[in-house]
Amino acid sequence: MAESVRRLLGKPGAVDLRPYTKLLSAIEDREADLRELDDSELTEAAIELGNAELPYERDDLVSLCAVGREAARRALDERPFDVQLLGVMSLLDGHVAEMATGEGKTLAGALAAAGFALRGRRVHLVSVNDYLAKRDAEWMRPLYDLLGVTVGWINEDSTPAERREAYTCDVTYAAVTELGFDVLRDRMVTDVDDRVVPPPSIAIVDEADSVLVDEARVPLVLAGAAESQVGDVEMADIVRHLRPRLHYTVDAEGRNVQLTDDGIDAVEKALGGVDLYSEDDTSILPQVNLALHAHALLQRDVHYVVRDGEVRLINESRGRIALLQRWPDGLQAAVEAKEKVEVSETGEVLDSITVQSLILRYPKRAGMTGTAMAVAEQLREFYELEVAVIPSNKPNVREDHGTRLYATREEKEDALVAKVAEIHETGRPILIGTQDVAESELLAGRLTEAGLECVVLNAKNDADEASIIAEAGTHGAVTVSTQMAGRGTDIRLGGSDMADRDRVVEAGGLFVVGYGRYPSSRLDGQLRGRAGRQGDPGDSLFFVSMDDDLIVNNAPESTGYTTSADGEITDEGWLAMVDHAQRVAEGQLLEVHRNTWRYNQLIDVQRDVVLEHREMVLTGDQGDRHVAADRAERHAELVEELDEERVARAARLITLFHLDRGWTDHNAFLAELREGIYLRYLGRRDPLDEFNREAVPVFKGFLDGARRRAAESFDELEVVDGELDVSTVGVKRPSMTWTYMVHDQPFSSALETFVGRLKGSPSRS
Ligand SMILES: Nc1ncnc2c1ncn2[C@@H]1O[C@H](COP(=O)(O)OP(=O)(O)OP(=O)(O)O)[C@@H](O)[C@H]1O
Repeated sequence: MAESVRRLLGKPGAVDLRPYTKLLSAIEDREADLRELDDSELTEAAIELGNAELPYERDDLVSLCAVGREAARRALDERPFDVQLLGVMSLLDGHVAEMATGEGKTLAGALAAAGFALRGRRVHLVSVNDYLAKRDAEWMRPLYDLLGVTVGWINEDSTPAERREAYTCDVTYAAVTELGFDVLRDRMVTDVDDRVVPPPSIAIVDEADSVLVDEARVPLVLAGAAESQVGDVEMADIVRHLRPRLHYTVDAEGRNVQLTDDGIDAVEKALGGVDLYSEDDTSILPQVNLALHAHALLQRDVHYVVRDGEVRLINESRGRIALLQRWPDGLQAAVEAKEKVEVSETGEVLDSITVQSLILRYPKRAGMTGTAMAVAEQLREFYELEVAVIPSNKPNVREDHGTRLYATREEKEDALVAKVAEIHETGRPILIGTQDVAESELLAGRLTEAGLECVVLNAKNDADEASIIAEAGTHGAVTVSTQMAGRGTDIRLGGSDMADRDRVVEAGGLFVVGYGRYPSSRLDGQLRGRAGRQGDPGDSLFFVSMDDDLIVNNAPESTGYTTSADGEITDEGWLAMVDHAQRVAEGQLLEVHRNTWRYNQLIDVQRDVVLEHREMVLTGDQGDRHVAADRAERHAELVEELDEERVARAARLITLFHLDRGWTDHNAFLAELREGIYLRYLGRRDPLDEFNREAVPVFKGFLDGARRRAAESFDELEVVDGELDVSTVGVKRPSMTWTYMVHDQPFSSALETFVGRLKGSPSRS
């Protein structure tokens, strides 16, 4: 079998591509005829495809791909490759299309979106950030126009009117955060016309593994003005003076911190002789723990950076600043106090939604990414999505070398610097991937000492990202980056204008070096994928040392190896141990995902009950009917005095208020319950069972309670100047709301956190 045919058949374990590949020649046969059509006839041909239901029958699918290909050729001057059409067909069938870097996912996604839209479905193209949402929508607009499909986009600063308009388009591009925040805000409206998001239909998720797996557990939060939480500056000062080991100990994995007896004494003394374990005041101990956690476990330039007087989290999976993200439960305030910056407002959580729940709202989902197979299991388990591995347009000729393992970090660094110097001699551009900001800076220092000029790209200088990446493929360039360079960055050989391309290709293309393997093989793959774009030459090589975090945390018993003179370990068994450590780390992340999902499922069930009820109140007369039944006399009096419409409106506002208020309180209760559940862990019971056991009965009375409180408020309602003023009975919407993402469980799985907290609580023996 010819290699090209074999490549088109697909990978075992993934979606069978044969039904799609069979259509490719029929699609090509249509090309000549379609070229004869003028633009309006082409648009007509596209619109005619809308005269049937989804899914596309074989002939219609051929027509769609052929018309789409011709439209792209005319509108964008890019004729979609066969492999891109395989991507389109997989997306239309609701799969995750795995397409390598630079293979043209943007175009494939747009053609699939148009395919859905022509059949009357509203499509949300879920982008990773605002920049890409706008860029991709505008880039693809001429294509959509020619296909008779409308397109819009949403950014963080879009007004409600702009959002509403963008959502009325057939295809809407928006970052996952914006979609989520709009859904959250819509849940709080008191007037149906204030809603902006239409009912969900189709989601096509870009960078699907990152959004659906890495960020799935990150809840988006809508908060409302309430009292602000004071970050404890005094507590931060006290823990700042504690000495590691003497006053507190941190476990080997850097996940838990524990005060020693000396530490307990020091803190109690510094606080003026309080008893941390006093039954009378139980608020001090949690504050000490938070401050200590912020002090000892969260490091500047690893977990966060301080910029413009603000603490900004670094997104673990992307290595860039995580806009809008915060730590939960006062930890954010504790870090702000530690860094002596202004403590931001915490407010009251009105509601939240995880990325996973958000995406699962869509009856049909699809996605595209460069690395999906490695998370195929999770995509199936959590989203019922299968992966379609789309072959690359041109064969990948990048050489991925075996990992080089060293005994110590110094030896690893020496070897890495020597290798970089050797490659640099040949003029090949080099990209070095590091794990965090601090590491990138340290390594850049070492390279400079060795006389190797380099440019650093990390969360601190992300504003220069585009220009740094644009030149990373220049002859002789050395670029040190965090995971930021791992995705969506197109490194062109020969620099941004590709002027020097031939010389760089001849030298061997981009050489990618990993300063340590990442906690997941996908992240390794993304870094590697920066080289070998569209059939370019390139190499990748990772360096690992036995004292890398990945090894220390996940293969702790690693001793007894032998090394060569420069500290290298070449034994196959030890090299296999590196892969094993990575698999352990991946397994832990999966556990975190599963745990968070299990907790959220119960909360989602309860939320759905509230939302269903809320919908009836908002759009119907449920609220009015209930108060009319519960307070018949007062209701009749008010209708007599005013009119039915005004009374019904007041009843609606009051009922919505009590439903929302109740849900906010219930949320707080659930958060506290989840926090406190670790105590039950002591009793060797399953924390999730315990959580359910307590959360379910409390919720039982939820709707009745809200109804009762609404009736009570209605009873006290007064007529002021001939109007019903609901504020007289305390009905107030939050004076302001804001949104953010919670950096949930920054260190470990839910279970580990419980145990961690347990261990982390100072205890006297
Ligand atoms: N059929 C085509 N013909 C010619 N050029 C194309 C075609 N499809 C895409 N391209 C070009 O390939 C480049 C990469 O496209 P795109 O950014 O969509 O890739 P990607 O798959 O999203 O890559 P990444 O994984 O880096 O995000 C773009 O410059 C685009 O214009």
